[in-house]
Amino acid sequence: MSGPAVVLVGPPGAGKTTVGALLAERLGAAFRDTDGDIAWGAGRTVAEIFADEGEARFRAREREAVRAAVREHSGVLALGGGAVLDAGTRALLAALPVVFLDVGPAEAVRRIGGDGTRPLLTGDPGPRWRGLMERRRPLYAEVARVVVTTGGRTPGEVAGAVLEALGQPLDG
Ligand SMILES: Nc1ncnc2c1ncn2[C@@H]1O[C@H](COP(=O)(O)OP(=O)(O)O)[C@@H](O)[C@H]1O
Ligand SMILES: O=C(O)C1=C[C@@H](OP(=O)(O)O)[C@@H](O)[C@H](O)C1
Ligand SMILES: [Mg+2]
Repeated sequence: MSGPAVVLVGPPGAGKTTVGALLAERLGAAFRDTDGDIAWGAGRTVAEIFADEGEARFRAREREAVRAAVREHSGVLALGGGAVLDAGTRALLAALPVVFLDVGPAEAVRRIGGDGTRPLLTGDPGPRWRGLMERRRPLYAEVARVVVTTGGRTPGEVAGAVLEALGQPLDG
């Protein structure tokens, strides 16, 4: 198997899960999301895994989930926002058609602000989101072939932009 047709990376609220499902529908391909795989495998939500086992164990589960999905899945794959923190995962992504879905802090927080499902963004999501993004932006840029901005675009428009952008080289 040659790996996923598209891999979506980016911060929480970029729309990886939402746009990934839409993209898969448009391509007539299957959709897989590593957060969904991890929750299914553990029989618990991502928030419960963070609470019960801590972030380090979640990251270990995530590392394995990415490896399994890259090995097994040929459709559209959405990763969790922190998957790129792992150097081995970044190396694995180097050979794949990875798209960085970008979003600004105000819009990301508007999208996910009231959503309690992301344990790293509970409390005051704005500063927390900006802190995550400051560390991760270079990592998203490192693994991605193309960057697609999502601000002011509907999920359907973003899916269209991803398909268009995949035909073009990453230039920044
Ligand atoms: N382009 C968009 N415009 C407006 N809202 C969006 C867009 N993409 C996603 N959303 C909404 O933002 C929230 C987070 O989307 P999600 O797909 O879970 O992001 P991610 O998986 O990147 O964290 C959801 O409520 C989703 O409906
Ligand atoms: O950014 C992160 O570290 C995380 C992002 C979440 O996925 P989304 O990016 O799909 O929200 C999920 O994996 C977990 O809450 C940790
Ligand atoms: Mg998601």
